[in-house]
Amino acid sequence: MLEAVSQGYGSTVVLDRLSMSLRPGITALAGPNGAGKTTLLRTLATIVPPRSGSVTIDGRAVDGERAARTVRSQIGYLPQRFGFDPHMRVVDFVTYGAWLRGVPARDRSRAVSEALEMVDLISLRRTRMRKLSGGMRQRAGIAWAVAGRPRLVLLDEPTVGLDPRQRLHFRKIVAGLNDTVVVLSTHLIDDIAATCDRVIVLHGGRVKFDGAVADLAATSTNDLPGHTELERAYMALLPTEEQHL
Ligand SMILES: Nc1ncnc2c1ncn2[C@@H]1O[C@H](COP(=O)(O)OP(=O)(O)OP(=O)(O)O)[C@@H](O)[C@H]1O
Repeated sequence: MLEAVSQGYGSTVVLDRLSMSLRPGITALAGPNGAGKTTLLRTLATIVPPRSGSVTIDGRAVDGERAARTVRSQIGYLPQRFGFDPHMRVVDFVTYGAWLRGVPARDRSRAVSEALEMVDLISLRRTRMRKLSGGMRQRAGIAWAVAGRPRLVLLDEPTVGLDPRQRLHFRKIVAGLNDTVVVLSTHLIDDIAATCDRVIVLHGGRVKFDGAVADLAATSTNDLPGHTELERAYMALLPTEEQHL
């Protein structure tokens, strides 16, 4: 949960007194380039403390580094461009994620196998990361983020660079996480329509829309560009000069 959270860099305000409460299910975080999606995810991941306002994760106020360290065991954050040792085997990469979140040693191997099964990489568990295709790497990243089943999963533009088949596969994986609080940032309106229950549209540091995907689609009018109701409704939320996806 965020309450009146502000965030920025130098004199630039990126998030302006933002409040939101997240629930289990898949929430899309949409908005034009520079809207602050990554900044919001990094704030939720407790990587950067807010300039003002409060962040509560899993019922605990994140009011300092000590509290942040405790709640991080319940957060799986996959940055847009995540790093890995190319020589690492897939299983070791995912085990590393579980270890970072403090999954106890006795549970780690089961947690890693579960995560690899979820993303369909169990047969490639011994393969080196550098040998994986882009889509497979992205799936390994998701396994890294969900191993040990953290309560909050944050995925930053997870479908960028994936081909249509890989995107369909991704949607199937994410659908399996609907008992977890999942926030995924995306520019792709059809990914939102196919995967998410809820959509939060950010623009100018503020929340422009927060509600059910179907409710956003229902606000669409025919006088704006877009191929679907949802695209047109999304466009209507952005000032004219910023109507790009
Ligand atoms: N480390 C930083 N230092 C200074 N400014 C930054 C930094 N990171 C982001 N910004 C600025 O903050 C604003 C929000 O950036 P952010 O990456 O959160 O947006 P975004 O919605 O994720 O964008 P995109 O869709 O392009 O990934 C942008 O104007 C960006 O230039």
